[in-house]
Parts: sequence; C-alpha cells; structure tokens
Amino acid sequence: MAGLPPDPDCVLPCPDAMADALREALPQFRQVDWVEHTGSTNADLLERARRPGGPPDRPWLLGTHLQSRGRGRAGRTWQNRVGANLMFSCAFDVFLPTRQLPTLAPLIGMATCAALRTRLGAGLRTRLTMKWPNDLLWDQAKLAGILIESTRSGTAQASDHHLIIIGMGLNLEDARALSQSLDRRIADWAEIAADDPVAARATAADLAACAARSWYEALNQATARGFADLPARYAEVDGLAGRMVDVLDDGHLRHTGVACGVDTDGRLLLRNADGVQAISVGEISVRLQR
Ligand SMILES: O=C(O)CCCC[C@@H]1SC[C@@H]2NC(=O)N[C@@H]21
Repeated sequence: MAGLPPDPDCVLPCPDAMADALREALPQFRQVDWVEHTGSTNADLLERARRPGGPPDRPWLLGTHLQSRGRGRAGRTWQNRVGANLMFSCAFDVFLPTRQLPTLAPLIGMATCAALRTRLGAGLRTRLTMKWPNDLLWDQAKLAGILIESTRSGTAQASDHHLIIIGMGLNLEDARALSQSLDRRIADWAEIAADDPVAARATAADLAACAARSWYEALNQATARGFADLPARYAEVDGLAGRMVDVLDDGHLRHTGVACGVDTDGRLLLRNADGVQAISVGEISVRLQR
C-alpha cells in the first residue's frame, strides 16, 4: 500500500483519526483501517482476504484519501481526483445463491442513497437519486460510484458463501463544485467548503460510516428476507423512473424505452413498443436521452 506521496491538497489528512472516528461509529465492524494512499481499496481487500493464513475478520472497512489504481465498473479505471474525495471499501461475508449476486448492485445503491439522504435537509433529499444500477446522482451529476466485487469465501466450502467487496468513491470535491454552482446548502452537508479539516474529517467519517452501516444492514436483511421489497424501496430513490433512456452495451445501443423501476432481481424495467423488458445487471450503462 505505497507508491504515491501524500497529497498536499487533500483536506482529509489524518488517516488515524479517520480510522478512530469510524471504529467508534461502526462497532459492528471487526476491523477498520484508513490509509493515506494505496492502489485500490477494493483490490487490497480482495488480495488480503485471499492471503494464506486466513482472511481478516469481517465486516472490514478500508479507506483512503488517494488511490493510484482505482477500479471502476466494467473494467474501467476510477480516476483519483485531487481534493476531498472519499474512497473506501468494505468486505462482508454473505450467504446468498450465486445467481442472486447481481441483485446486490441496485440493492446496495438504493441502501447508499437512502442512507445519505438522511444526512440532507428535507428539501434536498430528492435531489440525491439513483441511476441504475448503482450510481448516485446529485441532480444529474454523478456524485458517487459503487463497485461490487465478489469471490468465494476462503473460509467455507458452502457454495453460497461469498466474500463481497463493496467500494465507493464519493466525489466530495464535486459536491463542493455543485454547492457553488447549484445550491450552497449541499456545502453544509459536505462541510468541505469551510476548508476546515476537522469538520471535513468528521463529515467524511460520518458519510462513510453511514454508507457502510447501511450496506451491512441491507446485506443482512437480504440474506434473511430476500429481495421482495427491493422494487418498492428502489422506487423511493429512482432517478430514472419515467425517463426515456438508452441502454448501451459495450458501446452499442441495445434498448431504448421509458424506465419504470426494477424487479425483484434488480433488473431495470424498460417500457417500449415491445412491452416491458427486464434489463439484466452487467456491463451495461444507461444514458439519459437529451
Ligand atoms: O465505476 C464506478 O462508478 C464505480 C467506481 C468505484 C470506485 C471506488 S473508490 C473505492 C473503491 N476502490 C476501488 O478501486 N474502486 C472503488
């Protein structure tokens, strides 16, 4: 976990204090680490979990202020932007049939959006929405991306025992820009605009803990009760519902239609002349039509 010098512009400079704040906020997590810089928190958790000698206890959170090889969805890279961005990953043990793993993307996206909305004033909550499967939008700008990776847990033989790594990059720097261009009040949420590292750290730790706790609860609930309530809960944060969208796969247009929520498998529902189609989670992106 080395390679880059500390970022002088980073306003979240105290990894130890971040870890302490998160440990306090996440008593249900067995391990919490925060480092100044690394390659990819997702890759680190996967790699460390696979090491001989057994994986660390889970749930486990690893965060950083700076990544040199950040991973995005569909094999893309996640650019580290200098500033107040927040990047962290959590590792969980999950017992689910393998065929249900794709449902985790919209489930975790929904859980993240709902949790972060609680940190916004009542009048602002609906401006934070989901773009299927799991991008967080502030109005139409991407505020956060989530990458979910999985591997069979090394501790068990059961075929439905998975190690799930959920990583999120939260563009607090974008939140600051958005706050200036759109609405000053988002700055109260990010608190970054004050350029107060202590306040910024407290807020960053609060946002990370809020999301991580929500992931933990969503996974526990899904493994205990399934995904029957996903469509209704997703509808509360769905930023695409009622909009005409294009579905692209590998750069090619595959479907066009009006988005109308998700089904219990987390698939995007599209209404068009052919009826309602269910679009599977995969290397698919959805583009808003202009
Ligand atoms: O493509 C996306 O939208 C998902 C981006 C996910 C980025 C986060 S940053 C923390 C974690 N570590 C990574 O390497 N990627 C995820």
